[in-house]
Amino acid sequence: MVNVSTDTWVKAPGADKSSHHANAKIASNVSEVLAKKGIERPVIIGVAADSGCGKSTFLRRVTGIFGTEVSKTHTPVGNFISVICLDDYHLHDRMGRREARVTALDEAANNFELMASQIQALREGKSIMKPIYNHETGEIDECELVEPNHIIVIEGLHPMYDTRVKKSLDFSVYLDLADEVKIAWKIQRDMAERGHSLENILASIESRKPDFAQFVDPQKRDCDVVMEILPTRLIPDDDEKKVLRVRLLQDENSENFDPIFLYDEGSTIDWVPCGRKLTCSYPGIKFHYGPDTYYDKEVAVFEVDGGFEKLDEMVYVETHIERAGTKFFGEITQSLLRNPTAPGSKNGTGLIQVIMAMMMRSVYEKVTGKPVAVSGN
Ligand SMILES: Nc1ncnc2c1ncn2[C@@H]1O[C@H](COP(=O)(O)OP(=O)(O)OP(=O)(O)O)[C@@H](O)[C@H]1O
Ligand SMILES: O=C(CO)[C@H](O)[C@H](O)COP(=O)(O)O
Repeated sequence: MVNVSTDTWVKAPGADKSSHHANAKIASNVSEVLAKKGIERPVIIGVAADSGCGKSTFLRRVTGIFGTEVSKTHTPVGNFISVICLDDYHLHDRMGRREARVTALDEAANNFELMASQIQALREGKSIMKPIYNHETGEIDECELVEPNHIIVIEGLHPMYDTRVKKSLDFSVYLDLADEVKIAWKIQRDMAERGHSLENILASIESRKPDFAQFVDPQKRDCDVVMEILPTRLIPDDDEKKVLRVRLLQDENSENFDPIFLYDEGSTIDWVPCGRKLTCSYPGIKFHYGPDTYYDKEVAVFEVDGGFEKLDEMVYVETHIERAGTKFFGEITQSLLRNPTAPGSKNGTGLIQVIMAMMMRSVYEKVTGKPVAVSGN
């Protein structure tokens, strides 16, 4: 990335925590980018999940919906949205973690002070020089320049773990996969694309479980929305884990967004639209909407079990989804039709991902008071 900024720099708080992070900096002035791009203040969104749970896939859909050409740099930057991976704040390189006998999920393996100071700086409109964790080499590379943007997503294992970082967030999302689905997706990716053996994949999932339970999973209790991805209930004893039941749990008392609903807000609705208006083949598709509690919180649940046969017919379902923040009739369907082969496009994962992207847009509009122009690629 070319440094075109005229920022002056100070060492970032937390940079002394690791020799790898010694060059991490924060600009002492507000970036010129703000005025150039007309940014009111960056809106910060956290997306948390374990490794291999579909964060990158989801965020590719989100950046597409914001219609922005995204750079192929380590930190993807579009004209409207940038996506920071919090793995960049790992304290140790891969070898160092092995020596210290910690997993990347452990609090002790991450530089939360640096993360908090840099995310807060971006929120204030300042540029940062941020470390890079290189997943190919397992090493920590030279810092890169990250400038403020309209929306900055921070994704990874811990966006809501540290209270200082959490306070910087305007909207928080947790992707919660049932173990069976997590294993199926991991196997598909790590065997097919990364050449790992089945044994190694299962051993890695098993060895991460205690730290996952202690440091990552609890974040879901206090998020604006949680997307649960579970095995279907439409097929008894389904082994393949290809048909999914996807639940969107929406905090009823969240400050920056209003939950979507099906037909009638506050009612409990089970809906099987298969028939004249929606083509279905086995096992079909079933929707549910209604109130529930989630860790003592009131939530509105929107659930999709099964898949769509013909994506363009989704528009019929869309007409019954209320308060999704769409800009025109059929926007959700059109967005899915733009990427028909992306993972999840024909089931609840894709549909709910698009809904969450629209929520992000609504949060941005609410926080800044500025409408986002309709676009998308
Ligand atoms: N909705 C979906 N339906 C089916 N498969 C999916 C879906 N989303 C993601 N996957 C698959 O799961 C695997 C992991 O997805 P992805 O790389 O997006 O996860 P990640 O959380 O970004 O992982 P990491 O943190 O390890 O980089 C990929 O093989 C992807 O194709
Ligand atoms: O949980 C993870 C989040 O992506 C990774 O395992 C962690 O970042 C370490 O990466 P690597 O295995 O490439 O050293």
